[in-house]
Amino acid sequence: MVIKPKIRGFICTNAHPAGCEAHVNEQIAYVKSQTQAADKPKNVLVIGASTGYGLASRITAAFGNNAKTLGVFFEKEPTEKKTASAGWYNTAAFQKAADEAGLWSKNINGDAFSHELKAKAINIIKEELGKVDLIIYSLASPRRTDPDTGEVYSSTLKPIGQGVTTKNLNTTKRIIDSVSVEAANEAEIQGTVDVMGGADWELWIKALSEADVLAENFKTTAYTYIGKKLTWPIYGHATIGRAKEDLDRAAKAITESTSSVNGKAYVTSLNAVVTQASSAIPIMPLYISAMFKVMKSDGEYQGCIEQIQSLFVENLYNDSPRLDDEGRLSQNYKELDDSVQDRIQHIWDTVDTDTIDELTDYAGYHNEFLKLFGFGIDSVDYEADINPVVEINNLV
Ligand SMILES: NC(=O)c1ccc[n+]([C@@H]2O[C@H](COP(=O)([O-])OP(=O)(O)OC[C@H]3O[C@@H](n4cnc5c(N)ncnc54)[C@H](O)[C@@H]3O)[C@@H](O)[C@H]2O)c1
Repeated sequence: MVIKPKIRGFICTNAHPAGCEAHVNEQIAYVKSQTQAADKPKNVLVIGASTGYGLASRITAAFGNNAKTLGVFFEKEPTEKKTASAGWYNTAAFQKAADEAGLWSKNINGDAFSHELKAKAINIIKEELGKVDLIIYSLASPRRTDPDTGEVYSSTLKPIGQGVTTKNLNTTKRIIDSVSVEAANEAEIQGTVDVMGGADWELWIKALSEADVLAENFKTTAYTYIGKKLTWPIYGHATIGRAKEDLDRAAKAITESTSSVNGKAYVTSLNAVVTQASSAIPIMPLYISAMFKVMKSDGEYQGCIEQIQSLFVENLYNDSPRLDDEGRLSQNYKELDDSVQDRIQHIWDTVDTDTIDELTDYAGYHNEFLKLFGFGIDSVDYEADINPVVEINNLV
């Protein structure tokens, strides 16, 4: 089949296997070209390993540090008529490259929030790895089924307190308009905390601890976005921000509960990047397009793989990690610099539909968006007939 992007609103409903493979190989090549820390992870569990920051973490652990990686994700398989989701093809490509490099790697596709999937992962760790010394928690999901009660929690992207009307880059119409989002009610706030907060991260660590598969001095990190004034109304001070505060609580609780093996849990604050998760957040296309313009012109912008490569070297495996005021590992300090934020604010205040391309890097945003699904990559022939059915080796 010839595969062209099918974009519906902020999502692309198909993916290109060869494009996803090229995107993964690009990230592998980047990591291999970098200098790594002397201290390295050996056996790594990546929860949310197929796209975005989780995939970048898995690539960094495996191809930068020669670690064995067990990847957990929730992706759609291909059929003869329908492509798989991008994360499926990404994982197939990751595994192919790992096989070629002789790196141990296994994959589990299913609901990471369930007890069953945790038990499956633990069995593999026990049988084949012994213990894990790094656990990356990088899930982004709109829903979570409570594994004990069966209750389904939903997360929302809404402000807290009062509704917000804000400037917006409408990616469907390619215009600047405004978007209004009503304030969340208490149930919606709690639902978002239940999905995107620290509860499931704690359940994972508890299950791993009870199975005695946490190595002495293991580390674990979950990812957050700490923005400033521009993104506060719909992120930092909104439902998702409340959920992220719960990660800070969970990190402390995990560190305390695993003190017998000297475990250490961190929240890491990362750059705003184009991923399937962030493109669903109303203000992000405009914020990221303006931020790209500023940070790329300074030569300072880092995407997923650059952020995670630096996280390993500068923070996770460094004797003097860079911590923010709340004790989080800080990777997006350049984006948060006041002078950078002021320049983004200026673009935000002045841009209109006619000046989108002049004042922002929306073209760059859109290219990154297409790339998430394996489109818009120079080396790929998008006119070629390609089989959508690709298997993931070592899928257990
Ligand atoms: N994108 C950003 O700008 C940004 C910035 C800072 C922090 N973060 C944080 O990084 C983390 C990862 O976000 P991302 O943007 O890389 O997201 P993403 O959408 O690219 O990746 C989400 C991952 O979670 C997996 N997943 C979702 N539901 C699952 C389930 N039920 N079971 C198993 N796997 C499941 C997906 O398969 C995928 O591997 C999130 O905590 C997010 O808040 C993102």
